[in-house]
Amino acid sequence: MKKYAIIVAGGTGQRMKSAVPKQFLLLQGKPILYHTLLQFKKAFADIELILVLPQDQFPTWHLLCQEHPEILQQCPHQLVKGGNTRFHSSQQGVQAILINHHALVAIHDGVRPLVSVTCIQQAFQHAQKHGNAVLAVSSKDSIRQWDPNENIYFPLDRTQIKLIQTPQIFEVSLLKKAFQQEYQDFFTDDASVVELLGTEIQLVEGNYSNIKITTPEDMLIAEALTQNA
Ligand SMILES: Nc1ccn([C@@H]2O[C@H](COP(=O)(O)OP(=O)(O)OP(=O)(O)O)[C@@H](O)[C@H]2O)c(=O)n1
Ligand SMILES: C[C@](O)(CO)[C@H](O)COP(=O)(O)O
Repeated sequence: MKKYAIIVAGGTGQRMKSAVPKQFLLLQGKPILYHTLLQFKKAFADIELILVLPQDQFPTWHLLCQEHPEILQQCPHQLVKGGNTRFHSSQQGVQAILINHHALVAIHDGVRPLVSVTCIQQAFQHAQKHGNAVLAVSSKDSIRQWDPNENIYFPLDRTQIKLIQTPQIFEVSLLKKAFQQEYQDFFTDDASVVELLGTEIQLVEGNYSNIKITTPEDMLIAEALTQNA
């Protein structure tokens, strides 16, 4: 079946507080986005890649592609302008796919460069069989939830909690329908958008190394995890 990966990198990285947008920071000497795109190409040589970036970052990306020719050599991709929220960036990516049936689409955070090739392949297999696949891992920490009435944090059973990652993989026709819905504040990922249509979300095992580069220490962890890789 035809496969697409939409790599959403349309954010401004407020929590990273870096001078350079975090998706362009160098990991092992190459832009984070190169690592992310490459994992999908390694998983499936014939996958079509769509990269979503803020329009004002296009010139920087073009420069990086000149400085690192391996980006376009190994990961040719379509560039699409992002939106004000992650939902609107995913929506732009989905709209860039012109066919309407028989294709699986992975939506993945540009700033999760360490997703494993095996996880990507297994998630696509699961989505092909069961309609969708969303990566998730169990929490290694204890968890508490705020109760505003009692003004306390009460403990939750962590065996009933999953931490959600990307990629999140769906049939293209389902995604197109889902992203025609109006934006809701609770759309924190693509699964929450598709779920509002009444689709049951399928969780598959993610990997703990598949961190989202969000705050400065995540870069140190990512460098450590990719050393000698
Ligand atoms: N308008 C947006 C907002 C986010 N994203 C993407 O969604 C992914 C996960 O978001 P996050 O880590 O929150 O990135 P930022 O929004 O850039 O970071 P922050 O919330 O710290 O500003 C990132 O790859 C980010 O670029 C996007 O494509 N478009
Ligand atoms: C999509 C996501 O990475 C799944 O964990 C996450 O929800 C993105 O959240 P953020 O608020 O954009 O960091």
